Parts: sequence; C-alpha cells; structure tokens
Amino acid sequence: MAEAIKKEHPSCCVELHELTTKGDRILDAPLAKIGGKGLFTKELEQAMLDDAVDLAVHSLKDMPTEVPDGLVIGAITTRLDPGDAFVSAHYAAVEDLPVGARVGTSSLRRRAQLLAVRPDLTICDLRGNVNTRLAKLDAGEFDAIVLAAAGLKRLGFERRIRTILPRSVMLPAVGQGALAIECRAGDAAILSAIEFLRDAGMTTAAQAERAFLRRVEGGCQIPVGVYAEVDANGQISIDAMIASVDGQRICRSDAHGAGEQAEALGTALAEELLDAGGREILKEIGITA
Ligand SMILES: NCc1[nH]cc(CCC(=O)O)c1CC(=O)O
Repeated sequence: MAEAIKKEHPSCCVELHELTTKGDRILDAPLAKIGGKGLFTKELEQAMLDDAVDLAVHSLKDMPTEVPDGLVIGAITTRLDPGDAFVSAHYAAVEDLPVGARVGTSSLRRRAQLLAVRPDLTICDLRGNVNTRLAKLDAGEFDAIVLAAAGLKRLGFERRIRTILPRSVMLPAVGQGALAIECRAGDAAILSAIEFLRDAGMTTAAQAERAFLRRVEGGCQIPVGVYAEVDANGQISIDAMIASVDGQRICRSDAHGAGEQAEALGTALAEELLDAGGREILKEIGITA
C-alpha cells in the first residue's frame, strides 16, 4: 500500500509505521471470546487521533460499523477476493472430507455454514496469523482449514488454496477481501491523496453490507454472512444469512435494487432476516437486535 501511494504521488514522502493491535497480540483465544469491538483497529485509530500517523490501512472486515468521532473511512479498495478458501493436504473440497474430519477455522460464521452442509464435521478453533494457521495444518492438527482467500493471496499463499467455497454454501464476512483506508475527518490533503484507491462499486457494496451488519449488531464474532455486488448498470444485489452456531438453522435471503438505495436495502434485508428467525438465533448467543 505504501508503494502504491508513493507511485501515485512521487513527491510525497511515505513512512510506514507498523503497529500491533490487541487482535494481533492475543492469539490463543477465539475472537468471539476476546470480544469487544475494534480489536484490530483501536490502536491505529488512536495513533491518527494523536497525530502520530495520517492514515491507517485495515481489512474492511475488521472495521466496526461505527467509526470513532473525528475519523472517516476515506477510501475502500477493490475486493481482492471476497471468498473463503478450503486448504488441505489430502482433500480437494469439503465434500471429499471423511466423516468426522477435523476442520480448523477461526470464525463462528464459517463453523455454522460448514456444519449446515456437513453436520458430521468436527470444527476446531484455529487462530493466529496466516503463517501459524498453515503451520498447524501442516503439523497434522487438522484435515483441512478454512480461512479468507484474500489473506492467503495477499501473503503469497495462493497456491495453497484447493477451492474457494461457493457462495451458495459460504457467505463471506462483511467487507471481506477489501481494504479500508481510514484517516482524520477534516484532513483534505490525505483524503484527496487516497482518492485514487477508491473503488466505486465496492464502496456502494460496502454501504449495503455495513448497513446490514449495523442493523444486526454483529461483528465477525457472530454467525452472519453477507455479500453485495454492484453491476455495470449500478444495480446492487445483496445476499445475506444469519445462522445458529450449530448450523442447524440458517435464515437466508437476498435483495436487489438501485445502488443509491444500498444502505436502505441492507437495513431492510437485515430486518427481514431478523423477523424470519434471526432475532431468536442472536438472542440465544446473547445479542439483542
Ligand atoms: N479475522 C481476521 C482477518 N481479518 C482480515 C483477514 C484477511 C481477509 C481480508 O482482508 O478480508 C483475516 C483473516 C481471515 O479471516 O482468515
């Protein structure tokens, strides 16, 4: 990212400040148990409010739906790959896994959707950075793991991907695969310097996906999936689901309309799913929506 900005603005001096967040540091507990919003974003946001850095690059999916006062998402990039990848030494796809196979994954969303199609699987918690997760698979702890395709691709592990799970089985997390560039709200110089990174279609899709998430009050800690896409005519399609953690119940639906209606469509789809059983599911895991 620093390289891309430097290339676009040769006269700018771009300095990289690497910060670690609570989400990077606590690697021995499932994200759902660490809890709290902004696990991967807070430290970076504080650095911007303190004027220590001018912008922060996040995975959009790590960003809470509410941005702190004084900060904005200045640009959302093209989605690298929204999907979830199946990685395994011995099996080519989920349907090839033997009965009771051990699958490692870090998220309730993946757990629920895997169990919906294969209730026999043993889903095991798996956290850590991508290298650690692949090392645990290679050490034989699991028959397969499922993790974001974008994370694997960005870190050069694309060849480890056996299949991308189809969206009919696995809806991604809100914003998965896109990056969000956050900066101070009034910083006109930075806002215009990062404008070139902005993907118009993805920005609209993110509005719908984040409106959906805002309405169901979830983060990547709850079994919720959503995927929105804008076509060449500016029409948006949204697919979303709310699942029980055991995958036994999945409320799923879709919505279509003009891109200008992205937020309203996302919110309405959330309400439809909450009314169709989603509210009850979230209540069971302690969330009132
Ligand atoms: N929950 C952690 C996280 N946040 C962003 C990514 C990479 C994918 C992306 O940038 O959307 C990952 C890893 C994963 O889910 O496997």
